[in-house]
Amino acid sequence: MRAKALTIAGSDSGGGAGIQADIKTFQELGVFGMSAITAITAQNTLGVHGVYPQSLDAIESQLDAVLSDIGADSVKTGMLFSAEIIQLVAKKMKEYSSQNIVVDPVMIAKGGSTLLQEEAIEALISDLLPLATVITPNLPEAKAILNWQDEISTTKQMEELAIALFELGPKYILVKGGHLSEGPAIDLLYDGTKMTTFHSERIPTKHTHGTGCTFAAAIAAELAKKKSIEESVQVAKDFITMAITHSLNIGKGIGPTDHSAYRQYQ
Ligand SMILES: Nc1ncnc2c1ncn2[C@@H]1O[C@H](COP(=O)(O)OP(=O)(O)OP(=O)(O)O)[C@@H](O)[C@H]1O
Ligand SMILES: Cc1ncc(COP(=O)(O)O)c(N)n1
Repeated sequence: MRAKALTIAGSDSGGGAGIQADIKTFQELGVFGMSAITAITAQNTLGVHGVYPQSLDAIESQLDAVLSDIGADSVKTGMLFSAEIIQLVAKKMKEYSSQNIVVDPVMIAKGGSTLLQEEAIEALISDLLPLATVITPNLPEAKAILNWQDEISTTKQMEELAIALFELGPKYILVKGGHLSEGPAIDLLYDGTKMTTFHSERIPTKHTHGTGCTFAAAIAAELAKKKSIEESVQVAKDFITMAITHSLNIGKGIGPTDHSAYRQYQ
């Protein structure tokens, strides 16, 4: 039977991040993709021009429709915007005993717009992180969750972040090093005892819109196919590296990655 994955995230009208990135990634990896839209954003390569959160009723109704009938082998969360939406999503994950939950704690878009209200971080920590199979923070998100102020510039410091995040309840922590200022693009997976490192060359491009969404969606796709967490992260790393290598210079600002590159060029 075809594996099925659900994304609970914001819509990016520009097509590079959010729900659109997730569905394209699911499709490329051979997984049936479904969505529950938490917010509509008016967005392009120049930035976020409007944010329109959906009502709790609209979000609940989408989740009930999908989960009561079709079901999902994995669930990926992205832009959740408010504490109320986080609480609703956590309640529904419990109600439907959802498995393989990938939480990408999206907070701020590359252009600086708020995708998660600051006061919602507490709800993320108390309600959603304990349900997560894996969380995929970038360095600013990891620091915001832990309320750490220090500059992170080494893999040793990334390990410290992973160990502290593990205490909040997720089964696995994946700290992404895309925001380190130089050196290879290193991500660290921590399972409570072992650190596994995933490396790639740092690709010199500004067109990285939606990299975090795409990476987390690829992990969710592979988990839906019953791959182990290590295998899933390795496929996701190869997928995002190919997508960034062939990223698209479209629009006037930060372009998206090419979700079809992994299939076309590997
Ligand atoms: N220039 C790059 N070259 C190669 N890999 C990169 C580059 N930038 C990011 N990555 C990789 O892309 C993945 C996503 O990481 P990143 O830190 O960019 O996520 P993010 O900041 O959450 O993304 P987003 O900006 O979409 O929210 C990670 O595997 C990271 O190592
Ligand atoms: C709806 C939505 N979700 C997530 C992101 C983060 O992606 P990025 O940091 O690359 O802008 C985004 N811009 N829009």
